[in-house]
Amino acid sequence: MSDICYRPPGTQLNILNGVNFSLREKSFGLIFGKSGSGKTTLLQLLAGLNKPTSGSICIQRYGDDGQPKTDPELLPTEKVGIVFQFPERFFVADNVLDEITFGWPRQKGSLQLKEHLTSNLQRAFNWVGLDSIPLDKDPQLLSGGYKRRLALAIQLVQTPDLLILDEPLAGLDWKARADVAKLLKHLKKELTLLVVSHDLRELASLVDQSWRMETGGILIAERPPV
Ligand SMILES: Nc1ncnc2c1ncn2[C@@H]1O[C@H](COP(=O)(O)OP(=O)(O)OP(=O)(O)O)[C@@H](O)[C@H]1O
Repeated sequence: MSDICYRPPGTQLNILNGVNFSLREKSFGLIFGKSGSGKTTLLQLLAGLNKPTSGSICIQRYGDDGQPKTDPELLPTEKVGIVFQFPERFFVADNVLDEITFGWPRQKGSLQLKEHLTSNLQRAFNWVGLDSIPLDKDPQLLSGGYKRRLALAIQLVQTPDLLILDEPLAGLDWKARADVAKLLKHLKKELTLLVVSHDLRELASLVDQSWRMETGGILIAERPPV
């Protein structure tokens, strides 16, 4: 991400002012900082939900020898998943299967895509440890930790290269927080994670790279203060 500036349409002030950072593949990146400093705004740009006013967000692939394989390309937003704060508030279905397959192709012609998604579904459930949950269970009846697992599975089924999480532990009890942190440690082996969080205690041991965001949208590389 280089020299990203963002000013919401119709406003005069930049929320982000020249943000620069790069996150390595299959690592765990943490962004922390004061409320209102622009963390969520940054995540929304990475997920393609808003466009930067200037600057670019690119992906650079490296070979096993550590040398760049290709020129940097613009980050394909279909390879980015995002789990917002309190994702369970946005659940719409009355059973786990419908929740996870919401928006999937329903027509006969899309059978191949359906099969592809179904095998991804098995894998995603396996990764997040949802295998033991009946698919007809009402998502609202799951425990707090299992609701977060479901929210993760909904994104993982789309096989993102980058998974962004906004405050993944917020509102959970200590046991669920520890469970979700353990799960993120496991997921880090499979894909790149970028997390915004104030919960530095549980997550600090997972962090490979971290940045503090200052008001005015400047990122400074810094270890989490725990
Ligand atoms: N569309 C918008 N128009 C005007 N101001 C906005 C808009 N979106 C966000 N802001 C402002 O930009 C600043 C950064 O907001 P943002 O939500 O990104 O901060 P944050 O660091 O994620 O905060 P928190 O930790 O409380 O979630 C805030 O002052 C917010 O009020």
